[in-house]
Amino acid sequence: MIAPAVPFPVVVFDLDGTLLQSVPSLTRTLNVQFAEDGIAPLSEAEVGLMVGEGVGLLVARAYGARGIGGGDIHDPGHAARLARFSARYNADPVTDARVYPGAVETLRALKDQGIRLGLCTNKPEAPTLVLIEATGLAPFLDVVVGGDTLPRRKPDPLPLRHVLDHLGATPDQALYVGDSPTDAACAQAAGVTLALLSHGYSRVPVETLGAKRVFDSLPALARWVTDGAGD
Ligand SMILES: O=C(O)COP(=O)(O)O
Ligand SMILES: [Mg+2]
Repeated sequence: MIAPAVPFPVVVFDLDGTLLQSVPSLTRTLNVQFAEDGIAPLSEAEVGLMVGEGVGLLVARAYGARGIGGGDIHDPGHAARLARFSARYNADPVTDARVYPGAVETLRALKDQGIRLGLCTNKPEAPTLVLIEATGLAPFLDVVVGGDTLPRRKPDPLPLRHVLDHLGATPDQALYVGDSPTDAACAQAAGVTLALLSHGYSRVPVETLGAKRVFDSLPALARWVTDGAGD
């Protein structure tokens, strides 16, 4: 059932940079592999600019920043580098990963209004499921789609449309909450209203991405939605 009295009966969240501070764990995992390869480590600031379009591009860009593989997922050595990264990250995505302040309370506040919640991330499904359990987000999420759940990922509208279909919602009934140009393009292609968090990992200023609203914290977003999502 769709709750009729709230402006957005369905709210769908991105994960990395929106609900979850994942760059510390991604950076640590990359740098362990870089040390094995004799490559100088990357900073969290550098890795933050590489997140949001899936793990394949993250690994390609990370090596590309050190002159290996040209940032290209079609480079002959890429598949092996990605497999090593995924094996290590998927074995422990949780250490050093933290939710942003108020994340659990935000999901609870929206649920308490009868709003149904979804997750639409480009992070692969396996570590996503581990992370949402470990951080206490899982009980609030009615549907979860990862970057490898479906044949196409964001910015393609398919994963967001899949979430809405699963919840029985039309695009105009939903709000998508993200942090990056990938999220903005996905929401626009799906015809879904967009809100952005400025605390995440966008390569461009979030104010330029066409969101209905930009928030600096999850509690601010929650207040806006539960107060009626006015202008
Ligand atoms: O790029 C990723 O792997 C994850 O990014 P997202 O959760 O922001 O979609
Ligand atoms: Mg993100």
